[in-house]
Amino acid sequence: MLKTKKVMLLGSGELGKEVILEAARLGVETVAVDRYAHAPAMQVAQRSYVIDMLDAERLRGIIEQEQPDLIVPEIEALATSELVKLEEEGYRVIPTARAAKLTMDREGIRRLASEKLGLPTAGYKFADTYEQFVQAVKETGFPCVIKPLMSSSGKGQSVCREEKDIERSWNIAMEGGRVQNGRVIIEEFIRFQSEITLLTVRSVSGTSFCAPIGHIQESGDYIESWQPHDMTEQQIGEAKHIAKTITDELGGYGLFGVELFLAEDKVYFSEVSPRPHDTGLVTLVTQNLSEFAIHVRAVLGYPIPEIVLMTPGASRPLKADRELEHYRIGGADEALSVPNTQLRIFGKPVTKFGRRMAVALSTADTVEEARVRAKLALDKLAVEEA
Ligand SMILES: Nc1ncnc2c1ncn2[C@@H]1O[C@H](COP(=O)(O)OP(=O)(O)OP(=O)(O)O)[C@@H](O)[C@H]1O
Ligand SMILES: NCC(=O)N[C@@H]1O[C@H](COP(=O)([O-])[O-])[C@@H](O)[C@H]1O
Ligand SMILES: [Mg+2]
Repeated sequence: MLKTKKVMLLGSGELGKEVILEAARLGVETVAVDRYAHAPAMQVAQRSYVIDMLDAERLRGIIEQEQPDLIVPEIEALATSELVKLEEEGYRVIPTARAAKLTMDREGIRRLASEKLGLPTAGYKFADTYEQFVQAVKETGFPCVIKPLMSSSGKGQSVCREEKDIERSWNIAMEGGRVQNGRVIIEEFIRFQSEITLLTVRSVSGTSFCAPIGHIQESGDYIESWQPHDMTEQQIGEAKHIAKTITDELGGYGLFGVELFLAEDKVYFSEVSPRPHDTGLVTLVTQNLSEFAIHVRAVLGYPIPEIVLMTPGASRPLKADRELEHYRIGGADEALSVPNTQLRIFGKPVTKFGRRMAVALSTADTVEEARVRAKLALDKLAVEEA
């Protein structure tokens, strides 16, 4: 029988599904965990568990039962204080339990980046009550961006453009946060020219970077990404400096998605995921090693001598426009007739409004052409009632 490492993935969405597939390719034993049954990564893992991952006792329970060699967070909403304790007891958390804890809430990572490391960020304030919130919005000025402290993919996020939006923004944040503790961040609105994800990896081979990924977001969630993104030497230098500084501080082995805003005068740090990034799905078709393969290699302690961008590429996620218990993804045959195009259909058990269900991935000789192809493919796809 093969003696191998056991990886436990905490969060089992579309990103985790690719992580599990890469781990399986290297003969690793895989266990997937999430808050709901039949999650994408569970469909390809060897075993799975459905638990409330914010419940410290339940989380510890399955970790002690399974004794994984590596605990790999896939979402931010976890009982991260318990992960810190488990790490002290000898478990390995990727990249580190502190990184998982700091990036779980926007306050931890923002204060670290801005106040400790001196990285350029949008101005920000925090509020716990509606009164504090109104005051903070007025001090920040319009427009400003409101987000719950713990949320992702734009959930609970809104742009507050004028006085009459204030109450609406507060209500959106209260409904969209993963934990209802009421605290929100109020951010200065940055008028950036473009935004990128700089995938950064820390491994036994040191720190390396993927080619920058440009993306467009709508309501805080990504609707298109492409690689490479055109940047000046100066911007690349600033971006790498920010990415190296924040990932060195977080430490450990693994891939990080460093989100940056490119404005006329400078590059701003926005946030960082200590794990593969949704906009990085494009690397499934562009690089010699996808962001998922890189993450798995790094966390297993294997070398990553070279990351090569093989071709320009683009990605377009398919989002559901309504809630369905029984659905199918229509149009795959037509989408796949677009040249150099692939699909990933995630297999989520049900749809919800705005939920990402699949992604179209295209390559071409130029980024422009790849973006056209991915759009063509996406336009053929539809979430249909089954
Ligand atoms: N201060 C800001 N100024 C201008 N735009 C912003 C600002 N903050 C966020 N945005 C826009 O909203 C998007 C989502 O914000 P952010 O990354 O903080 O949310 P998120 O919910 O953590 O998303 P994800 O989990 O997908 O990374 C950003 O990529 C950017 O397009
Ligand atoms: N921006 C973070 C991100 O893209 N995370 C990805 O979305 C899943 C949750 O999707 P769901 O809300 O549809 O269950 C997560 O499990 C992860 O794969
Ligand atoms: Mg983000």
